[in-house]
This record gives sequence, C-alpha cells and structure tokens, in this order.
Amino acid sequence: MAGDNLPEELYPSASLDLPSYKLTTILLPSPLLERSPIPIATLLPSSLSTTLLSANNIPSQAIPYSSDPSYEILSTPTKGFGMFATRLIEAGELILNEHPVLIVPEIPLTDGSPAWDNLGLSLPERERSEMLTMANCRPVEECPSPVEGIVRTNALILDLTPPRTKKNKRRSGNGDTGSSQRFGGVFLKINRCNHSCGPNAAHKWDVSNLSSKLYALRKIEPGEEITIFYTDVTQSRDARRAELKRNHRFLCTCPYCLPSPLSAPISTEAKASIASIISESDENRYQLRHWLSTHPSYLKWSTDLCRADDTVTTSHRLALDLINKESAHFLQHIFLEELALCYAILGDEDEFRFWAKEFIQKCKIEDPERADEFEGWLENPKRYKKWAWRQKQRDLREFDSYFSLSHDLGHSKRRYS
Ligand SMILES: C[S@@+](CC[C@H](N)C(=O)[O-])C[C@H]1O[C@@H](n2cnc3c(N)ncnc32)[C@H](O)[C@@H]1O
Repeated sequence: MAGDNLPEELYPSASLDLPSYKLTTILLPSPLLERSPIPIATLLPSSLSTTLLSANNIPSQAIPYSSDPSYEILSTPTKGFGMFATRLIEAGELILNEHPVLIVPEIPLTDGSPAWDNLGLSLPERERSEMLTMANCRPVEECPSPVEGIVRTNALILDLTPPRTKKNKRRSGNGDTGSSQRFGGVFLKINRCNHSCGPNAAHKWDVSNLSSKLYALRKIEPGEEITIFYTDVTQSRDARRAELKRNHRFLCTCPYCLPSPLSAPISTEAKASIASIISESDENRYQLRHWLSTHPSYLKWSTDLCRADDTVTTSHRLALDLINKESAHFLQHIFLEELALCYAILGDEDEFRFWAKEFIQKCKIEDPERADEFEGWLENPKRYKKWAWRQKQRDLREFDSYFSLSHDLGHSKRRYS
C-alpha cells in the first residue's frame, strides 16, 4: 500500500525525443462558479495525450475545495516548509484530494531546458508563482531550469493507464491500453509533506479523477507535522539515509533517524543509548520487512487443520505491536485484513467485526473496492464463503470417522456373528 512514494530514481540515463511529446494544459472546471478552472500542465507522448485527454478520460469537474482544511503549510526550523494538522485527524481520514499542477515524463528531455520553462509558462500566473516557491534540491549546473529542479525534487510517480471502463476493455481486449511508461506529478500542497521514517500519512493516485488523495495512516494530533515516506523505511537507518541522500539530496532529520536532538554535545553513555535505540529499531524493521516469509502464513493456515487455531492471529498481533512501535502503519492493512479473515474462518463474529472495521477504516482510500467487500461481510458475516470453515471441517471429519467406525463395526459384527 501505502501509497506510491517518491520515485527511487525518477530520471535514469535514457532521454526523451521531444518532438514526439505534446504540451497540453488541461483546465478542469471548478465546482464553484466564481472560481477559475484548475489547470494541469501536461507533457505527454502525443498518442497518450490524445487518448488520456479525450473527453471520456477527463473528469468533468475539479475536486471541490475544502472550506475547512485539516492542515496548514508552515515553515519548519530545518526542512523548509512542511504540512501540519490544524485539528485531530483520525486514522484513515482523507486529509486532502488534489490535482497535480504538472504531469511530466519520468525520463529527461533531450532538449531539456526550454521544454521545462515552457511547461512552467503554460500554467496560469497564480499556480506558476506558487509552484516556483517549491523546494528545489538540484544545483543550477545540474538543472538549469528551476522548473526541472522543482520537478526532480518533488514529483510523485503517477500511473496514467486510463481506468478500465467497459468501453476501453472491449476496445483493447484485456483493458491494457499499452501505456506502460511512468510519469511524475507535482502537487502544490501534497508535495509540502516532508519525509519521515515513521510517516503518519500516505497518498494514493486516482487516474480517473486525475488527483491524489492524501490520507492519515494513524491518528494525527493537532499541530503534529503530516509526513509521508520517500523511500522504503523498512530498511536500516543507514540504508534509508544513504538512499535519501543519493536520490533526494538531504540527510533525514526525522526522530526515527535522530532519536535525540543534534544540538548540545552528548555524553558517551547517551551516545551508547542512542546507538542501542537505533540498532533495536533496525532489527524491528528487518523483522517487519521479512515477517510474512518468516512467520506463520495465513494462506497455509487457512487450509490446514493441523495448525493450531491461534497460530496466525498470535503472530499477526505481534506484528501489529511492532508496527506501532516503529510507526510503520503503511504495513498495517496487510495484517488487519488477514486477522479479520482468520476470525471469519474461525467463525468468531465479535473478533471478525472488530478487525474488519479496523481494516475498512485503514484501507478505504487505499483500496475502496476491498473495503466495500468487507462492508458486505460485516452486514452478514456468514456470506463470507469460508465462514467458520475450520469448525465445519472438524465436524465433517468427526462425522466421517464416526461413520467409518460404525461401518467397520457393522462389518466386524457381521464377521463374528
Ligand atoms: C518534497 S519537498 C518537501 C517540502 C519542502 N520542505 C518545502 O519546503 O517545500 C522535499 C524537500 O524537503 C526537505 N525534507 C523533506 N523531508 C526531510 C527530512 N526528513 N529531513 C530533512 N529534510 C527534509 C528536503 O530539503 C527535501 O529536498
């Protein structure tokens, strides 16, 4: 889950042939009549530009503005700007649904600079000037155009494969429209989220709305910074810091990397205690990264009556404890879903309801279809096809063995009579 993070290496060595790309600005009508349309400046392969930007694939209206946003953008002491909660935000809650201002190819342009500048110029003044205040971690020698530097610092990976509608499924047979190339999207607000190795939010791209949803992975307190992850944070501290430095050019200063403030010189004992906190966290993250391959498997358990009933539930509850400890909530939904299914297979309605509700709350934005499926089972748990499967199998076996025993007895009676 959890969201698509910032690209590992958004710009590998290959480069694009510019003439086959088309610069188009989409203007999405605002739902409020008095507001101007919402612009998205796109640089897309001509063929994709034609299909994606056809009337069928463009939303008829922009996402409505929230009149009472749960966030504000503030300056931070060491990380530039950041996004902060203005009130309590519940786990799974939508924080913001936003259209990108720029959509660009993942690989660099052969004739870079003018194309980048033209892209910036194709935005209306208000959006262009806000975009130009965004972070730019690339030196001018590397990215002569500030627009390119801003894109490389901020762009989130977008998949532009048009949504699978009945119509385009029929047209292409399997719904594959042949657009496998990835793109980057720049968002004026979501991109203000700084990285944390214990993020409290994630984002999810929705091609049918041409927008990304930012949502809470756990409860966020008023005034708390809203953070996402730019790299795989189940890696060790050294590995993730090296990756952030290489790809995003900053040394992470989040509390999971620096469990104590950098300021005053610290004693040898304090240093040793920090080192032990870091090594414990590395070990926890390593365990979480490999949990599903090193701990009892739900799939095997769900078809194997020889394994104890609580094998997976006990193990998954331990994983959830570790997830809380490391603030690795982007992994939570995997365990919540399997816990709910374990209790369904055990026919334990109270536990099933508890974990299913937890799962729905956490995944309704990441995977709304699966959340709907669980809502259906909550209405009537017995509709789940493997409801109480273990007990039913045991009853069947008992019946079988009773039946074969009486059958054998019948035989022997006949033999000895
Ligand atoms: C996508 S921007 C985030 C918003 C940015 N702070 C701003 O002012 O617009 C990424 C940049 O923010 C800073 N940043 C993000 N997360 C950070 C972290 N955990 N530690 C230090 N700097 C961070 C880095 O300068 C990075 O290049």
